[in-house]
Amino acid sequence: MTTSAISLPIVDVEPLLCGSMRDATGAVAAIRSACLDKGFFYCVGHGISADLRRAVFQQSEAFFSLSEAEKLKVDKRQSRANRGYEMLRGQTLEPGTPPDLKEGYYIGAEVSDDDPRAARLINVGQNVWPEPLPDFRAVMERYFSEMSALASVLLRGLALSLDLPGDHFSEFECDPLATLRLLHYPPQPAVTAPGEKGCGAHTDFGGITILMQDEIGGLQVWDNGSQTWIDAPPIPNAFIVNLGDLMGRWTNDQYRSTLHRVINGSGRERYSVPFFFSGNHDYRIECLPTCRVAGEDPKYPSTTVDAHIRQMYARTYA
Ligand SMILES: O=C(O)CCC(=O)C(=O)O
Ligand SMILES: [Fe+2]
Repeated sequence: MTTSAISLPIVDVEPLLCGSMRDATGAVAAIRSACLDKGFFYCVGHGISADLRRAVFQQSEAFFSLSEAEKLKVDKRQSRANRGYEMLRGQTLEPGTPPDLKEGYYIGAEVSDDDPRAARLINVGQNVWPEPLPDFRAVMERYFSEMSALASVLLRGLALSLDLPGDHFSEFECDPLATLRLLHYPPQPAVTAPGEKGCGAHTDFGGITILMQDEIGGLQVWDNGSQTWIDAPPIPNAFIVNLGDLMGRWTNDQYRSTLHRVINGSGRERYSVPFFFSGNHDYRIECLPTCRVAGEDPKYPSTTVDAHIRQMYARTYA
């Protein structure tokens, strides 16, 4: 059973933007309340232009409309850094179910494949770009850079919401692992394999995710209270922000990375663009001092960003 009224909070982050004259107390409190609940909220007041958002969708649709042969020229299996095209059913996010009914495209920070970091760290290296689309690279690079800046704004809000200094995550943000992922979901077939979904139920792996979805809908978020899936329908001009597993580890699960999934039952094509901000590869993730009451043990052993992300990739690309 699902409910379709908008049941995730809407947070105006404009007071947290650099140069804003508004008091951020309300925004920080709203972030805290959303994160104590499902760790999912709509984000408005983000300052990312509608033109840029539209251009990203246009380029994404143009890419996925290319022939299979053309898309396979930038097959991510040829990349050492997991960049480029991922075929339909290339990932299984929900164990025990059929592979996801989505195809994707991965973009990250540009680092030479000869850089020593590329050999040592997961998903570090060169991007690949589709030759037939002359504007694709510039649009994606611009969007990647604006998403990185927005992630930084959100991390400041998150730090303040945890009674930490606003710059608490600055070392985490340094030379970060961040992934822009273009997704295309064909309509779910009328007769479908049992358990087949656009995107199987999962929590995100990193720190925070900033999701742009088109007008089709299909994203659902697990509500532990009612033990049901609730719809997270698109709201014009709003991103969906959700917390990844690292936030749960940092906060001893006070802040949640909540299960979500996509079922495209619309009969139409669906496009979405998540941006995953996972932070510095070598950053050590352990329970924050402000998130543990006296005598309480950390629920998770200490790990690094790189080790955690590696483990999650191994699990979903088995
Ligand atoms: O397409 C969506 O709306 C969500 C995608 C997602 O959850 C993911 O890629 O982790
Ligand atoms: Fe996700």
